[in-house]
Amino acid sequence: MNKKVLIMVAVEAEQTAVLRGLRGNNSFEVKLAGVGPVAATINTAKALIGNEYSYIISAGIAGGFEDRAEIGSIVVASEMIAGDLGAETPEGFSSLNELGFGSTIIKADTSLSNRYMETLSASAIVPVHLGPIITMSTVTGTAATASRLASRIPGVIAEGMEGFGVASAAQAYGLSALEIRTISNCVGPRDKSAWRIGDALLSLEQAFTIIPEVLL
Ligand SMILES: O=C(O)c1cccc(C(=O)CC[C@H]2O[C@@H](n3cnc4c(=O)[nH]cnc43)[C@H](O)[C@@H]2O)c1
Repeated sequence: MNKKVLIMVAVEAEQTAVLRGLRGNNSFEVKLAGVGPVAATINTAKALIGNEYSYIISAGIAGGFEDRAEIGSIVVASEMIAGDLGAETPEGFSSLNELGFGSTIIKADTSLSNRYMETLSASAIVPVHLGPIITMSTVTGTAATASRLASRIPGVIAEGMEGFGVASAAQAYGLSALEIRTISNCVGPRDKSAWRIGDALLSLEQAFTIIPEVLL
């Protein structure tokens, strides 16, 4: 029997959107990770105990970096990066990597993300972007932080709060991880009135209609 694919989302609204996209395909399980990297790591690790999965996907909505990922678009991680794990120094931010205490970067399975990108681009449903996605414990709320992150992390396209946590648990179990998100807001000044959560959830549903074709 083929193993199932585990999809971890933060909240129920994202779970509903992903399940709609999967249209009852029972080769997938969509579980709640909770919000933030710690909850995501714990809940993914719990979901893995006693179960065997072929792949793990971190899915949900995200903030898009200006001119890199527009509202409603789909973003696919080439790398899942812990964006704020490190130390502030007089010379600027030093990541855990640079400090020599471990890695803050987990590479996505490139053959899978490339296959997903090709299938999605061919179906031309919604604009799609491939690049590093950062995981933050604190949602960025100023233009200054957004601009610092964009220059510190080359090519970063989007910011979420769970991807690195889900990927860390997957890595601990020797499994490949992917991160697929849709953009609800622009990373920058906090303005909840500009959030387009409904649009992002509709795109999330569409993002998962082609997943069975790519993974099964
Ligand atoms: O109250 C706020 O200002 C606020 C700002 C951004 C996000 C929140 C949330 O509670 C949602 C967190 C939830 O959604 C994902 N997400 C969506 N946009 C972003 C973002 O710009 N930066 C980081 N995470 C974002 C995240 O993965 C969480 O699951 C509240």
